[in-house]
Amino acid sequence: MTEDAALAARKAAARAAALGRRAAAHEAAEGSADLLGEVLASHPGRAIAGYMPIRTEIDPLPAMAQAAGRGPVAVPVIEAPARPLLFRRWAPGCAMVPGRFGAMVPEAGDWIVPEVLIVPLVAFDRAGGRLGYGGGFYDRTLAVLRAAGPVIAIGFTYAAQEAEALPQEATDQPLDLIVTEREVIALR
Ligand SMILES: Nc1nc2c(c(=O)[nH]1)N(C=O)[C@@H](CNc1ccc(C(=O)N[C@@H](CCC(=O)O)C(=O)O)cc1)CN2
Ligand SMILES: Nc1ncnc2c1ncn2[C@@H]1O[C@H](COP(=O)(O)OP(=O)(O)OP(=O)(O)O)[C@@H](O)[C@H]1O
Repeated sequence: MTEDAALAARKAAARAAALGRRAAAHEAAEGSADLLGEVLASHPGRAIAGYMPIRTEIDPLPAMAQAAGRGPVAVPVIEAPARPLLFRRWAPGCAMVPGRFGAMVPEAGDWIVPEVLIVPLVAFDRAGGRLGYGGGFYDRTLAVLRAAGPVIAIGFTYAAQEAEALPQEATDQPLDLIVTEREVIALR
């Protein structure tokens, strides 16, 4: 097996294990966006990217709704595979349509360049390492945004999704902050 294939296999194994723990936490309704709401309130007026939860992801919508009362909030839109995400303005109750890969996207609205991103994930570690669904969308998006200016990437996750030390590659973009239903973990 090549080194790349070995790394991909280790990522796949870490993903599968974390998805099992995430499903259990979701099933037990362990989620709360209270701490996320507090963190977002400390960045008033900044353009925020949230996400529309899919499958067993922890639900950030209560914190996004609060933030939408203070400033712009947007959600990701996939333009094409292997391309950075775009972000379209979102507000509670706005018209949504199904996007690629299952998440809902706003039917209309302005395109926003976010400064604070709530990043969905499958697994995280305490060094800021992150695994998503494997599309590389957030890695590409954070690379572009960070090259243009300061951004804060907040991983929002059930505490149960923590992993020991995730396999990472050069293109993996680290998280600045991790927020769970239990704690805020500052990284950089
Ligand atoms: N709520 C939410 N919205 C999001 C993301 C996310 O992770 N969560 N994304 C974050 O990027 C983008 C969607 N990306 C996704 C990429 C792949 C799969 C997916 O189902 N992948 C398959 C495997 C695909 C393959 O390898 O052929 C799978 O997991 O079974 C889902 C979402 C944009 N919006
Ligand atoms: N900036 C980039 N430029 C080119 N390829 C990239 C970049 N970022 C990630 N990739 C590639 O995308 C693929 C998927 O990356 P990875 O497995 O890290 O996705 P992920 O972080 O789990 O997914 P997502 O960010 O969509 O939630 C990998 O082959 C990776 O090398």
